[in-house]
Amino acid sequence: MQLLGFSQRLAAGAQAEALRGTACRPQGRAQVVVRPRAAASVEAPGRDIREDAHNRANLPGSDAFNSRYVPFTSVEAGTPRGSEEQYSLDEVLYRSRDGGLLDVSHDMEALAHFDAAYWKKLFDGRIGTTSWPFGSGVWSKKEWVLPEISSDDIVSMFEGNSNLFWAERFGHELGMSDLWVKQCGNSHTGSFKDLGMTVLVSQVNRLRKLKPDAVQAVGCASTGDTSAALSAYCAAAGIPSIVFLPADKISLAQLVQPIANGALVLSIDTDFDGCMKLIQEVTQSCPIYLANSMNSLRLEGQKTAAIEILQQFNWQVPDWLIIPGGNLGNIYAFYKGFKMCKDLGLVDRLPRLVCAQAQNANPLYLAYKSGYDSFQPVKAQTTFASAIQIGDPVSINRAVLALRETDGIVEEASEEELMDAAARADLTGMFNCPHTGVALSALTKLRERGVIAPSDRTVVVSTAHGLKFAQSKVAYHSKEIEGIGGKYANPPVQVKEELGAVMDAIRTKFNQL
Ligand SMILES: Cc1ncc(COP(=O)(O)O)c(C=O)c1O
Ligand SMILES: N[C@@H](CCOP(=O)(O)O)C(=O)O
Repeated sequence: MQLLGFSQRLAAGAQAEALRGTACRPQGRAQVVVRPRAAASVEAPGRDIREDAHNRANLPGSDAFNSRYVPFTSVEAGTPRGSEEQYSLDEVLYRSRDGGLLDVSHDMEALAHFDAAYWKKLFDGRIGTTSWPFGSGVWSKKEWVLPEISSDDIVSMFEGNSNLFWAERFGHELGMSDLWVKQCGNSHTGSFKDLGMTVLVSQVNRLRKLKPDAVQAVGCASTGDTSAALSAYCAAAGIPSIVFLPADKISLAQLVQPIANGALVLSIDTDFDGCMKLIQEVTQSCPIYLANSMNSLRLEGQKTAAIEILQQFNWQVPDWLIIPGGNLGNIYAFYKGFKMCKDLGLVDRLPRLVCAQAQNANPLYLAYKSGYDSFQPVKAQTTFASAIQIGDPVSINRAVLALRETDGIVEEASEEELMDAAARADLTGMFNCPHTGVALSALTKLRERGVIAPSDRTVVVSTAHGLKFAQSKVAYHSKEIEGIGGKYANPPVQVKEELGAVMDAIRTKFNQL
């Protein structure tokens, strides 16, 4: 085995994996998990998928890549691996010596031993399989995410692989031919947070085995989606979770998620920024692991959505990507995913990124307008886009880097604009959350101003499922919201149990009948 060269070891491992992936897949039924059998062998089809992964872990090539924490300032300087300050991912820490954020840095040299064709084939070949853990959209890119974790420690719900919706009718209304919506909300807990949480909770699972006293529970501050994902993944792994929620500022559907999953739910009389400060203090003073995107592990999972989009376009780069921003981790995660693909030669350019903020919580927009000269946190006001009601985003520097490097733009949307944009697009078959409404409103403005051209390939990132925000949609369609006309409202018509009344209602709507 020692005689094999680096490349050969990797290729041997990947080839063996590919063979087993084929054997494991039940004929004609995608996404069906193979049930455990008593005895597992490497060759036998139909064995337990975890055991299969365990066997594979001992094959050549499984130890070739590594990643570590570096200060984010070294990423800004373009020298992440040159930094003398580096930490193992098995350490519990969230900030560098200078108090700045950390970043997960990969051994790009080792990854570059394999050409673009190799990576494309490997990633594409794993889509939709039941091979543990590669059936997950996140773990199908394991070598680029968390290469050193054992597959045994991974906590996954086969997240990711979300659909890319061709917004044909909505695009047509905006005079566009190539508009797409990446449906990250079509996920286990109904938001993109699952992508990051599978990585973070998997690493916690590993840490708890390595250092039993280091992590007693995992905690986060949340506007409702991070808490839902954290509590679900922790419940799946049997790890205690604690969530800090701003009282009365999240939707009912979001609130019930951590309750159902058995988390300790603290409803705190403050806003998200207040919760974020508290959770940082708590996680510094006791063995509770921080699960917000300040923890750079989360972004390693979230970045796979960018790679997935490229796969979905057969490795062609869209011209624009529009994303709603709050704590601002996700825009950096997207940038990082695209950048890794470019650096490793899978694509030749980056898309232009647009960050869309609610006008009522727009600190990044204000900084953008000042040429990023200065950043001032704001007191976030109430917005229907409640998950991005954040005035002091933790990842401000990460977002600015992502936007600068991609010739990016920041837009904002008023409450009426975001609700109208969501409702208008819903009329073409979507079911948008208000945050996606913010991004759709930004798209509409940039299209109207001619910044986005008719044939530009544009992807709007839908970050949560609309069903999590049904209350605000009901209010919109009932025309109950003060100051919002409800231009696209479609309220139900009350009708008596009488054929004549029913026919009248139908004729009123379709007068040609
Ligand atoms: C539904 C939804 N959309 C968008 C965002 C913004 O993501 P980020 O905080 O990474 O900017 C969040 C969370 O903040 C969210 O929950
Ligand atoms: N929208 C988020 C806010 C916290 O963001 P995070 O990505 O830093 O955890 C939420 O749902 O809580």
